[in-house]
Order: sequence, then C-alpha cells, then structure tokens
Amino acid sequence: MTISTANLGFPRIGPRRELKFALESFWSGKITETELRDAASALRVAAWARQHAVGVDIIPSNDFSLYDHVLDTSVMVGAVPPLYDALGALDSLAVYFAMARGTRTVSGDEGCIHGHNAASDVPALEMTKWFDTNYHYMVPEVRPEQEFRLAGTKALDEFVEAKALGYHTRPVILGPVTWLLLAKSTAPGFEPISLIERLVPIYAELLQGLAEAGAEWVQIDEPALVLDLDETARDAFRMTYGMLKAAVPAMKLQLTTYFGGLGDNLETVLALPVDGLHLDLVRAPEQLEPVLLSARPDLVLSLGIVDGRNVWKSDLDRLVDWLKPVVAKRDIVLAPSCSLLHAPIDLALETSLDPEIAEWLAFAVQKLEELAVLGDALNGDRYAATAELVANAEAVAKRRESQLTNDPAVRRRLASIDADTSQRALPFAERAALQRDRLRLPALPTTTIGSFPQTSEVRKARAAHSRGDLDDTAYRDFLRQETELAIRWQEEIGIDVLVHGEFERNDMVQYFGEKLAGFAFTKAAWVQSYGSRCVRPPIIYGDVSRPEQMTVDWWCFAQGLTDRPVKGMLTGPVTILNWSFVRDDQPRELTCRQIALAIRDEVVDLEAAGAKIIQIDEAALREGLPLRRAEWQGYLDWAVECFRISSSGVRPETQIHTHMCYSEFNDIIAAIGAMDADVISIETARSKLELLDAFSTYRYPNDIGPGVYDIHSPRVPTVAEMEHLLLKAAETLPAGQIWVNPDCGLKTRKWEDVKPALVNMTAAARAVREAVQ
Ligand SMILES: CN1c2c(nc(N)[nH]c2=O)NC[C@@H]1CNc1ccc(C(=O)N[C@@H](CCC(=O)N[C@@H](CCC(=O)N[C@@H](CCC(=O)O)C(=O)O)C(=O)O)C(=O)O)cc1
Ligand SMILES: N[C@@H](CCS)C(=O)O
Ligand SMILES: [Zn+2]
Repeated sequence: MTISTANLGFPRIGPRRELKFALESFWSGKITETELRDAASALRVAAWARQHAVGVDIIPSNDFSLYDHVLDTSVMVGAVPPLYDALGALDSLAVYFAMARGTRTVSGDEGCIHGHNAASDVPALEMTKWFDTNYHYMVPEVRPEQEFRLAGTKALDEFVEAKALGYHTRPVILGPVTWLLLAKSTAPGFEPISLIERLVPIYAELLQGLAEAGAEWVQIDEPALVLDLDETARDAFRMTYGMLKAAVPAMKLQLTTYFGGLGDNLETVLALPVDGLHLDLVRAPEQLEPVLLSARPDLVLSLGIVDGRNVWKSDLDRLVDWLKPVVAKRDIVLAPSCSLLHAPIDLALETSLDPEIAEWLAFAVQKLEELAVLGDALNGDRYAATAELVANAEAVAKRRESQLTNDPAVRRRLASIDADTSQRALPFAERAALQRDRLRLPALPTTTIGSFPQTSEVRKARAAHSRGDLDDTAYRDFLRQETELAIRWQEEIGIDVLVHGEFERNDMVQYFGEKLAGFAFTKAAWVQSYGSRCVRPPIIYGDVSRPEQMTVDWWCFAQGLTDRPVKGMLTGPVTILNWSFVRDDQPRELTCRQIALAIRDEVVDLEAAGAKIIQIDEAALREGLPLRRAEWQGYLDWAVECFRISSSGVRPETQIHTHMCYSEFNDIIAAIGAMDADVISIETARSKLELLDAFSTYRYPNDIGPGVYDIHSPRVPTVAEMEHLLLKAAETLPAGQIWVNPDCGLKTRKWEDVKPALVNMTAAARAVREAVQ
C-alpha cells in the first residue's frame, strides 16, 4: 500500500508579509503591476521550493491569491457584476481590486477598503468570514440571468509556472457547489445554487485545460460538505461530480472537505464518482471508521491529521499507532486537516518566544515536516524517522507535564464560582433607572465603538518602541498626546460618551494576549485576515489569569482630561478565545471561563477607578458558532455565561456595553438577550437597519446602538442619511432605547474621513432628538 504526503494550501502572505507590502505599494502607486506580479511570483516560487525541500510529495498550485481565493473563483467563472464592467477586462487587476476594495477617486488610501465616494466610483463586494475562521472572503454575487464563461487562466498559469520549475503540482480549485452556496443573489428569493448546471461546464473546461497541460490530479475544495445541507444541495453535488467525471474522465478529482465532519452528508459523498476524498480528522476523527467501512476500495483517502487551524505539535506516536492498521489496508495520503492559510508560516522566524513553549509549537513549515516524518514512519521506515519521532515524543511529553500550563490558583478560583458570578445584582429595568440618574445623558446619546485611526505615525512609534529606538517615556508621552487630542476633539464635536481611542493597542486581541498570563505572543507569526491585512493571534498555552491591570491607566489618563464619561474598553472573553490559538489539551469552554475571570478582574478595577461605563467587545461571539446547528446551543450557553462572568462583578449603576460587528442576529437573538448587557452596539448601516427587526420582534429590552455609519467605507455619510436611519430605528424601537454610533471601530479609517463623518453623526442625533421628543 502506498503512503504519500500532501499539502492543501500554503500561506500566501509571505514570511515577512511581502505580499502585504507589495499590494499596499501597488495600491498607492509606488510600484507597477509588473512589479506586483513579480513579487507574487517570487512568493509562489519560494513556497513551492520550501514545500519541496521539506519533502511534501503532493504540492499545491493555485493556492496563492493576490487578495482572496473566492474572489479568484468568481473572476475565473466570469461572475463579475455589471457594475465593474466599465473598469476593464474581466480578468484585469483593475476589475479584480475594484471588486475587492471598491474604487475611490479621492486621495489614495491603503485602508480604503469596501468603499466608494464619487458618483463614478464603485463599491467593493461584500466581505464575510470564511466558515468559522478569522479569514474573510469576498462574497460572490450572481443574478438569475447569470451566464458563466471561463474568463480567467490563473489556475492553469500557476500550474504551468510550477511545472516550468520542475514542480508537478496538484492545482487547488474552490468547488462549484461551495462557491454557489457562498454566493448571494441580487434578486430577492433567487437561490444561487439553481445556477449549478450552467456553472459546471466552465469547471469541466478548466479541468480539460489542466489535463492538457499535464495535471493528473486536481484538488477541489468543497468545505460546504461539512455543513447542514438540504436535498437541493446534495443533488447539486451528485450532478456536479457526475458531470465533471463524465466530461473529463482522465482528470483525477480529489474532493476536499475540511473544518468538520461529513456527518449526514457521508452517504452522498461516498457515492460521488471522485478519485480521492480528503477528510478533516482533527475536527472529526470519528468519521474515519465509517468511511473505512463504506468507501470504495479504490477511493484514495487523504487523511487530514495535522491541525491546520492551530499551532501545536502533533503527537506523532499517537498518529502512527492510529494509522498503522489503516495503511496496511489501503493507499492513503497524509495531509494537514485544511489549507495552511490559517497557520503562521515558520516557527524559525519567531526568535523571542520562551524556548520551553516554542518547543511545543509547529507552524506551517513544521507541520509539513511532521507529515514527512509520519510518512516515513508509516512507510515501514520507522528507523529513518526515529530521531524525529523521539524528539517529537519528548516535546509532547514535556508540554503535557509542564508546570507552565497549570496554575492551581486559577483552577481553585474557577471551581469556586457559582450562579451569582454570572448574574448582575439587579434586573435591567432597575439598573437602567440607576444608570440614567447617574449618567444624565440626553436621549439618543452619541458614542463611538472605541478605536480611532491607527495612523502610520502611531504604528511607527510603536514599532520604534518595540525596537528600542523610542524609550518608554517618549512612547507613553506620544500616546498621551494622541489620546488627549482625541478627547478634546470628541468634546468639541459634542459626543456624549467618549472613548480614549485605543492608540496604545496593536490589536484588540493581541494587546490583551500580551498582558495576560497563560498567553504567549509572537512577533512574526502573521496570519492573513483579509487582503493585505493580517493578525498575530496570541497563543493560549496555559491557565489564564491577569497578573496586573491592563487598561486602567489609560482609562484614568483619558477620564482625567474631561468631565464627560469615558468608556472603559475591553475585549470580551469569547472574542479573545475565538481570535487566539487555543490550547487543545482541555475544553475550549474551560479556557474561556478562565479568560472571563481575568476580564472580570479588569472590569471590577475599572469600576473601582471610577469608570461609570465599561464596554466589553464580543465581535467574534456570533462567528464562533459551530458550523452545525445542532451544536449551537451548547456553544451559546457557555459563551453567554462567559460574557456574563466578565460583566457581572460591577454594581448595578455601572453601565455595561458590548459591541458586535458582522452581526446577523436573527437566529441567536435570545442568546444576545441573555448576555444582558445594558447597551449593545451592532453593525446595521450596510443592511439599512434591517437587523433591527430581530431586536424588535424579540422585544429586546435593553438599549441598542444600531450603527448608522458604515465604517468600512471612507465615504462620509451625510447628516440627512443618518437622520433618516435614526428615524427609521425610532419606528422599530422605543426612542429611549436607542444610542447613536458608527458600525464598528475606526482604526482602519483616516482622520480626514472620520472627522466629518462623526460631526455629521452628532448633528443627525441632535436633529432626531428634537423630532422624537
Ligand atoms: C475586527 N477585526 C479583527 C479581527 N481579528 C483580530 N485579531 N483583530 C481585529 O481587529 N478579525 C476580524 C476583523 C479583521 N479586521 C482587521 C482590520 C485591520 C487589521 C490590520 O490593520 N492589521 C494590521 C496589523 C495590526 C497590528 O498588529 N499592528 C501592529 C504592527 C504594525 C506593523 O505592521 N508594524 C510595522 C512597522 C510599522 C511602520 O513602520 O509603519 C512592522 O512591524 O513591520 C501595531 O500596530 O503595532 C496589518 O497591517 O495587517 C487586521 C484585521
Ligand atoms: N473596540 C474595538 C472593537 C472593534 S470590533 C474597536 O473599536 O476597534
Ligand atoms: Zn466591530
């Protein structure tokens, strides 16, 4: 029986974020298209060389993208909405980046995503989260009259590019069914999946081209197969793969699933005429047994056994023991559970981690090395792999036994919490009365979500500080100056509840990761979030606690400058958990409860320092929902409890806010209600407040700040527009329940956009106050 190793996708951003810098230079006119394309090619070449050097047998191509692979697929099949027609050829960079970022005739702005300004400008496509990851894709848009054509040659070009270098790759393509299931329709009631028969011939043509160029296998990603699917979607899978196999019999198809188990889709999948099937055995190890029982003997199984979504070394001995009986019976491919897009590239670049912790970790390159060792070990060549297996076993054992992961005080504290810990002392109505008396805010109070523009001066100062070129005092003074300017300006334009601006924070999760015990943070472990934007998720390796205050000094400084209330500003436990690499040696909910207690400590200290309002952001609570509906309630129960643990240590007169972006609340509105925040600010501007229906139908009792200003666009909303939205909100909700704020934080915007927008927002609030009182 043969055993080979495969990769499903390599990180694209580059070990030193070369793609980010090339893109941003191109967008600001500093480099040409040729220079951008050269930089992209250099990254692909380096990635192939690296994977080859590590010993991966099956190396992917077309896993690279200049912005997003879902957008690449839309362009490939000619699904470019007519809005972009005038901008150039369908496969031109002008059209591609217009779809990704919108166009803008005013000053060049790297951060000007998702927006447009002048009448001739076009908006970007909608952007949303890729399954349950922190990666965002551009939502495909289709119409009932949609026609497709093979409009892009990227998959073929990259296969040929690799081949010319001597790498015989397996091209990766996003499958047609998943692409359509992710698409949105411009016509109400029209189901994009009904276009499947028109789309499949384009894929057949692509496969034919790849086969003629010499490709033997193609990896077709269909992660939708791990979701709850109806019969229409299952029929679409049957029809698609039947048609593709019949059209291009010579091409071997590897159907690739990840982010979960096939569950009730298993029977459908095993009946498809594909040649290979990839399973995510990290998320769903239990599916191996039924697959082995029922799969055709000639179906090549690709076993995703190395975690592509986390940073821990695999336990190779355990995997060898588990897989030995399997490889004795059939050909298999060993692979990461999913594309390595979601992992940082190379642990070797990370020079300042505690060596004890570094020894427990594997980033993308190290994960591929693990596969090579496993391949050797399972190929009967245990001897060749012995040294690596021994080293791996030692590292795994050291992590298991390490004192660093275990803090008895945290465990004792967690064991002592009871129902009161997650319960405010009074119900909302009574708290609200006390808060009204104390805060004396006008009707429809104005506020913002927390961050103000992270200008390049702010980032440069922080970079200089961490390099040691700017001392602590100079850095602190610089941040104080920025904070003071922000406070003065908010007072000047008449915002009612102020924020300090978050200038001291590199990121809303990483900042806390750097201050909490049990977390390690990295310097170079970037993971793409969208386009050129990246994050460095902190690594939760041990029991979490808060050794010292994290935000109180900054809040005190800001509050000391003004008589108006300044919000304390924290990231909530669920969001910190969902945007970190989480330890895999205990349930996630246990880690989340530990974070919740740490955040609670900060909330209590902010109150003791005098904060009357404290915001605990839970931007990632909604997106953390499991992919299968049957698992939602279990997650929501502990997620809501964790938020409540973090927010319930304060007196009734202290007002707790929360904020959620990417809000699609209809199906979880009861859980949002159960969080019992005094005020919730949500993203609504883009949906023209449609989201408020969920709150009004549910009779959400607490206060709500529906975002009236779409911060994803540099466009300055007019007073009339925001007035209209507020009046519309007042038709749906009692005016006394409404706050006035933007959709989200303003860190990616520029001051020149933010200032007029917030001036208009306060004017709109004043006008509506008069109208509704
Ligand atoms: C709300 N969002 C967030 C998500 N996840 C998070 N962990 N955080 C989030 O805020 N998920 C959903 C969305 C995703 N949205 C975004 C929005 C913006 C970014 C972004 O801007 N990322 C920055 C990096 C942010 C950061 O860590 N900055 C650091 C380091 C800055 C840096 O690059 N410094 C340079 C030197 C600077 C100079 O000289 O100019 C260097 O180190 O070389 C900081 O500010 O200190 C990005 O640039 O990609 C991400 C997700
Ligand atoms: N307080 C954060 C929340 C973003 S979701 C900010 O304003 O950037
Ligand atoms: Zn937000």
